[in-house]
Amino acid sequence: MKLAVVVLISGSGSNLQALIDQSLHGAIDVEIKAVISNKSDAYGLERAKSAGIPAHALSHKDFDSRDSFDNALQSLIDQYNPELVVLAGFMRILTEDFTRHYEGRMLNIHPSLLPKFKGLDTHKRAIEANEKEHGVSVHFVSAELDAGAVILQAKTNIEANDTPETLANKVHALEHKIYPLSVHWFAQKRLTFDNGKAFLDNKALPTTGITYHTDLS
Ligand SMILES: Nc1nc2c(c(=O)[nH]1)N[C@@H](CN(C=O)c1ccc(C(=O)N[C@@H](CCC(=O)O)C(=O)O)cc1)CN2
Ligand SMILES: NCC(=O)N[C@@H]1O[C@H](COP(=O)([O-])[O-])[C@@H](O)[C@H]1O
Repeated sequence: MKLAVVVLISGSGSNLQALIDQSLHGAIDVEIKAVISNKSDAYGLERAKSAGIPAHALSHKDFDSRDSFDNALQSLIDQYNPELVVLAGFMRILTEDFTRHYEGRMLNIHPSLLPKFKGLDTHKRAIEANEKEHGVSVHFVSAELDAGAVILQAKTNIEANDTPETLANKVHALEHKIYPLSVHWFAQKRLTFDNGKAFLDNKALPTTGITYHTDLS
């Protein structure tokens, strides 16, 4: 039985495309039931339509509060009755009530080696901080921003000639590997959540998750 997933986006949707491709090829046991974007011009909506997946634009600008937007978003998501909600470049901070509703069944991918560089503009900040390495983290979503239990991380070196754009490209390549893997582990019931902690095969994960290497199954 494939895991029913709803994916939230705000932009290009390359992570969404990685999930679509790997689910269509049977590499991950998921069925993407719907894609929802808070930006009506998100290219990821076109990716969903091309894959025959219901695509919805729900603009936060049409609501007078974060709570009212989140309530509408939750109602739309729950029409599809997902087992997992996947944030894939979704650029809105979610309310505590919303994150509690999906606690333990909502993932996010963040372009930094958490707990470093929470928030926005992570590639630029890592370069400006003269970091030698950077990367990406997949984590369960909690009310506190970018502070949920980390599942998987992948790293890349920052070279002297790297720009935020070149670094983003390197990180994207890592994202497209570790996000589908994380979702697949959840679909297999290998990845679980309990009382704020992440577990793989019933073993608690370290606070920075597992470092991704190609030999991970
Ligand atoms: N309660 C939570 N909400 C969200 C989380 C989370 O962990 N807890 N993860 C984020 C994703 N994210 C980083 O990975 C992130 C997204 C958006 C922002 C942000 O500052 N958004 C601004 C608007 C920015 C914009 O529109 O460009 C805002 O919401 O006011 C920070 C981090 C998803 N939500
Ligand atoms: N704070 C959240 C955040 O910055 N997420 C980042 O947005 C990009 C979305 O790319 P995509 O639309 O091509 O998947 C990804 O790099 C993801 O890590």
